[in-house]
Amino acid sequence: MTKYILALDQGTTSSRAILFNDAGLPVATGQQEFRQIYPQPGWVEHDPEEIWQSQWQAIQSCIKSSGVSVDDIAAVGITNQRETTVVWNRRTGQAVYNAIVWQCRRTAGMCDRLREAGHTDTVRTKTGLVIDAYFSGTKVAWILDNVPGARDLAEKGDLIFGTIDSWLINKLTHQKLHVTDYSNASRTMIYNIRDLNWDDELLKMLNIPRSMCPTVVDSSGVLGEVDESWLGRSIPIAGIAGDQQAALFGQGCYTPGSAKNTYGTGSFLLMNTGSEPVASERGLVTTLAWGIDHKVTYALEGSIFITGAVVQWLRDELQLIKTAEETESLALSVSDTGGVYLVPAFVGLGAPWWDSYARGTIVGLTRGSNRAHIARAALESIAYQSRDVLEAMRSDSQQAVDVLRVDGGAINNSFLAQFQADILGVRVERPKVTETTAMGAAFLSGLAVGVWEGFEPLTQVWQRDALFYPSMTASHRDELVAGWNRAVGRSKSWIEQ
Ligand SMILES: Nc1ncnc2c1ncn2[C@@H]1O[C@H](COP(=O)(O)OP(=O)(O)O)[C@@H](O)[C@H]1O
Ligand SMILES: O=P(O)(O)OC[C@H](O)CO
Repeated sequence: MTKYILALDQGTTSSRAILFNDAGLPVATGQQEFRQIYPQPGWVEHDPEEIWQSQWQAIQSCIKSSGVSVDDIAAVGITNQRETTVVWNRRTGQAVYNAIVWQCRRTAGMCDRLREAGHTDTVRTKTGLVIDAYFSGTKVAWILDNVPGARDLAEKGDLIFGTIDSWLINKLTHQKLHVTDYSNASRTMIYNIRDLNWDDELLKMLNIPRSMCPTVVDSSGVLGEVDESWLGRSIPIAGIAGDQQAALFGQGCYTPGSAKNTYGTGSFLLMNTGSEPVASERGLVTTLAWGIDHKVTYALEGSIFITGAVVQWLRDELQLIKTAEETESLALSVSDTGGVYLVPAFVGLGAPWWDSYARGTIVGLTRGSNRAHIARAALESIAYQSRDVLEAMRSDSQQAVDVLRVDGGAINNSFLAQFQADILGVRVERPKVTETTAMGAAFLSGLAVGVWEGFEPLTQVWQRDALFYPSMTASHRDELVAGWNRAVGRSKSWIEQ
């Protein structure tokens, strides 16, 4: 009898539920979007109750459309947008403020002050991260500092914080559990990725009571149960991972040196570095990929804030295109960008530059520049930014990287995939099942309940859709990259501090 795994993929713009069979293939999906809340320029919030409601809707529609009986669901796996932070009351389960989203820049000033106070090296050594508003720690501190009464409640032990995995599990277990996994904990800036513990010095630095922190559990392992009131029977929750680490797992990157890049709103390039953390000298972060049987695997990560979103910008703000797909034929309608470069630093630049004050720019325009050149420059910017990260990764890890596994909505664009291979000088490999994030959560969970025994059967599940070979000459690549570097230089430090 086929056993199924229900993967919950709680993303930045929508909540999804995907049912996988025991061959590791998706059989049904439910999806629900929810509101993006922008209270001020640069601020991004989600309503935590809406996140939960959209996830619950997605679960119900997925199960209904599958025709599968709840009795045949062996386990639930959870994967989530990372860093996004909720603070809620331990007793009532009520959030005290909206979720502060990973993209939100409201704590950039707080981060400047932490850097000025000399905390950079401590944070890097202990957490593997750079001090940035992206990570959860300063978001928790902001809520405690700004929501009336929050600090008192937190100090009494009544308030707890969590990333979205914690929040969903708290809901699914009717507040019985306050947990997260290693991969999510490593994105908070208060978790020590060497000692594998919440770090008192960092908690003090941000003035966050330790009692607010969730218990950290394995990414693969039964940690609790979905309460029977939700689906009519209790189901083990057996896997958790942040979405990018889950995608690394779903892409079969189980060995050191294997890497994947996901092209969604932003892009996240992760490389498995094995059982020891590799420190970055080049603006990447060191992070926990997953923990299984209390043994952790580390990764190097380059987080790029805007990639696929530049295509949305062409569509929604410039109205140069009607659909994202159109960019492919538009880009191919010209032989090059005619010297145009677009740097989509709309919310500053993430890895490897970490410049909150950079802003977007288009350079090299001439009287002959047209929408095809701009569309092509936008797609190329996605590939250049990924190159900046992969170059840093090669240097930090001393790994050659001759193939990059790719996923996410934007890499369905074959012009982009080919240009990516060309500009990296490596093969780019796109899988048949591109739901790698949900797949990773399903695998982690299925491993824990014995649907799969070890990694070997999982490597059989991964199948290639297309392989893109680099075909550009090194001299042409160098010439293009030199132009890109000059364009990035123009966008850096644009906002005056
Ligand atoms: N064919 C395409 N060409 C270029 N960009 C695309 C294409 N299809 C989708 N995108 C971009 O990819 C992103 C959607 O990818 P997805 O993986 O669903 O993102 P997320 O999970 O971050 O919401 C959008 O930003 C969209 O503009
Ligand atoms: O929800 P996504 O797919 O845009 O992923 C967001 C990342 O986890 C942020 O670090």
